[in-house]
Amino acid sequence: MHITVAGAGIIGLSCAYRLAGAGHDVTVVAAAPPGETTSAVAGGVLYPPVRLPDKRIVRWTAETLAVLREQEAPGVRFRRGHVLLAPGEPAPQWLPAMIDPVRDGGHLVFTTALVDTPVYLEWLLAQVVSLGVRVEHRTLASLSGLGPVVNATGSGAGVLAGDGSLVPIGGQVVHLADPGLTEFVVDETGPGATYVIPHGGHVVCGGTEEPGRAGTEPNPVVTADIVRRCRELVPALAGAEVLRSLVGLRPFRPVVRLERKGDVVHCYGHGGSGITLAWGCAADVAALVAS
Ligand SMILES: Cc1cc2nc3c(=O)[nH]c(=O)nc-3n(C[C@H](O)[C@H](O)[C@H](O)COP(=O)(O)OP(=O)(O)OC[C@H]3O[C@@H](n4cnc5c(N)ncnc54)[C@H](O)[C@@H]3O)c2cc1C
Repeated sequence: MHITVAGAGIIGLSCAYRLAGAGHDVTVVAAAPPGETTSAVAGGVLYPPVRLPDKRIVRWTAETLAVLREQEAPGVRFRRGHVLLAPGEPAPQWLPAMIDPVRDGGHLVFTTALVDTPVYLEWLLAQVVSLGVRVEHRTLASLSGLGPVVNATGSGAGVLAGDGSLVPIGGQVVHLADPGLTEFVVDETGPGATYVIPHGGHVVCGGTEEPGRAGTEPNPVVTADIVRRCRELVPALAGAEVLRSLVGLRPFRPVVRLERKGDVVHCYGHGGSGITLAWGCAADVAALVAS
């Protein structure tokens, strides 16, 4: 069957890979190439929100971890790290899906994948192309007239699917030179998380949550605040050079939309967890296309 996959972020590319692997003739159509998507801005630590909006998330997360372990792809490293929880916060339902998880008072300690997303997306694009997938760069005004299509357009899906429940939530990160950190740290005790995700050459530091943000121009005041918070959290970053600041728009929805409506399989609304959920969702998309 010929299928169009709309979107070339982590969700579109993982769906294209699964569909091409299942023998379909796939064309990816995307306004922005993988390196210019929200997916390329992500911190890239693999775990879902501490409070789960949706039970499917545990299965999707476990599937993504299993796929990444098997792929041994460039840009993916498995590292131990800490998540600091607010006092009284119960252990999240997904904790057993992590590798060697321990709850130590207010800390969760576990091993998971850290994905340097620009590197991984470039590798994944090459894999997809080697499976015969064609990639076209253009903006779709509508999903109709394309035949079978997977809607993996992230923040663009609100307009294409007429879905007012999809809200972009802006997030800024700052890349610092990596002084040789071996662990990730995420402080979830406040209203917005502060995180330090080392990828070898650089550390992704964050973050912010800005509902309704449209532009992706970094704010220097926010950059300074992120650097301050992250140096407080991880003092080894004190002298680390600030390399760049980036902003992405998380495609937030109360729950992920993964369903088939006629010719369209919708797969969007992954919010701040698209890297974590991608391979689990791609498996469900492939099953829906086959059904
Ligand atoms: C600061 C920040 C930190 C994050 N950290 C993490 C993390 O640590 N772990 C994690 O799991 N997740 C994280 N995320 C969330 C993650 O980045 C997103 O959930 C994920 O990138 C969504 O992927 P996507 O493929 O749906 O969307 P995108 O990556 O935005 O890709 C959408 C694609 O659709 C295309 N498109 C849109 N509209 C159209 C149209 N009309 N026509 C054609 N093409 C179109 C775009 O051009 C693009 O190719 C973070 C996000 C941000 C912003």
